[in-house]
Amino acid sequence: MKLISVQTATEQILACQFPTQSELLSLENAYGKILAEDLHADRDFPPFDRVSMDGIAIRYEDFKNGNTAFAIQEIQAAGDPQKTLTIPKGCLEVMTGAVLPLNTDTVIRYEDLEIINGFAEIKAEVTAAQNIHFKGMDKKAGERLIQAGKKINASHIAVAATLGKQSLKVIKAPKVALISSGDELVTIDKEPLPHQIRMSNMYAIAALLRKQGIPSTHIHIADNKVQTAEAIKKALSEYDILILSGGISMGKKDYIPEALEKNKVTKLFHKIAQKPGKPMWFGKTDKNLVFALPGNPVSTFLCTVRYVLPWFNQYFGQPAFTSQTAILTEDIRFRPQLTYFLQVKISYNESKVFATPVQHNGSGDFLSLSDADGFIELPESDEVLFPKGGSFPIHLF
Ligand SMILES: Nc1nc2c(c(=O)[nH]1)N[C@H]1C(S)=C(S)[C@@H](COP(=O)(O)OP(=O)(O)OC[C@H]3O[C@@H](n4cnc5c(N)ncnc54)[C@H](O)[C@@H]3O)O[C@H]1N2
Ligand code: MOO
Ligand SMILES: [Mg+2]
Repeated sequence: MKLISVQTATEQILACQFPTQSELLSLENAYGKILAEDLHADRDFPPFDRVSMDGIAIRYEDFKNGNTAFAIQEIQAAGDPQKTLTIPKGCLEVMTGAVLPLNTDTVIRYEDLEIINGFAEIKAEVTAAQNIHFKGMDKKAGERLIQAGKKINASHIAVAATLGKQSLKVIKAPKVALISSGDELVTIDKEPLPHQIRMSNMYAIAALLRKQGIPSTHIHIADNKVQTAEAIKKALSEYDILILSGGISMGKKDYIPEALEKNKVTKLFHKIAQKPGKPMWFGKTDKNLVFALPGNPVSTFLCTVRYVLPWFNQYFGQPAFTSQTAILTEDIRFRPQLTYFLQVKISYNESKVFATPVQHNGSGDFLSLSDADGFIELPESDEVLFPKGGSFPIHLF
């Protein structure tokens, strides 16, 4: 059977559009999500002429006319309603964050004056209108402050807070089921028997998804044909996206592809010209997408990074891939006609990114993955040698 290329597999996955939904989340929970509404200024920013230094506020005209000692009328503190300067050649002591008093137009810092017997004596040069953050100077009421589609970071949270938004409309993640299969797998709270291992793939996928703010639920299926078909039927009805790991190759108990097709999941492809992860299966129904990833832990991991996360990026309105590349630090020889996902460690030198291959024992050796920062993508070609110094796309974990 002809394997499809990494490029074609990517195109087929990204062509599967999914209607986006939104939800309201409290401000605290909106961090890291994608904003689904524009945020507008509810008032001018700043909302009043704001004193920006602790000191005194005067009428500049008085200073220009030669007055250097200003009688202190009272204090205008931050949080006080606006006061009015009434005494001639007088001033108010003003604090950072206070409203500029009426009849004043210039603020002089305490460092530039001396207070003697109720008079502020000015000791420095003064420029008209200094040390005032004028009303509406940053943004006018009604102006758009943040556009829908932004990934909400800490500074966006601060803006939302100042607008009085206690909740934000964000793009809602689809419901995701992570489905493991295999009678050799035990839960991580168990002591495995000699022929068993603890399940780890779902933890890896869940963590990769969590980085994008996507929650997921774990379901385990035993290696049983009937139970596999039933569990998949249930998952298809309860979840939008199914991410399966294992049971898709040629083993006598690899029941997943058959169970998917029995449940009317249309296969878009099975097997990609890549290493690792060759047996990957992908399909859809009217309302589901199904990523069935090869069970070998490195394959599951790299296929999640290379195919599943880009689909979610696109769903959230973000670029599917970054355009990052890295420079190989060693010659790599590789059998042609397959794209090779090579685990690497990253280093930086003079603003260049270098990728050094991480030694490993194939796609069952996921312990070596913890030494890697990502993988580079050596394209399918007739070449056997990828020489040191070549630049390749990199996918960081
Ligand atoms: N005759 C052939 N055999 C295999 C081929 C092939 O082309 N012809 N492909 C190999 C490749 S490549 C891969 S990758 C695997 C894919 O196998 P499956 O998707 O069927 O996965 P399983 O058989 O269920 O498991 C494979 C391996 O991974 C371990 N595993 C599975 N799930 C988990 C989990 N949740 N946590 C930790 N480890 C897991 C499982 O124990 C197996 O060791 O097939 C090759 N064989
Ligand atoms: O795809 Mo398999 O991952 O080469 O072991
Ligand atoms: Mg198998």
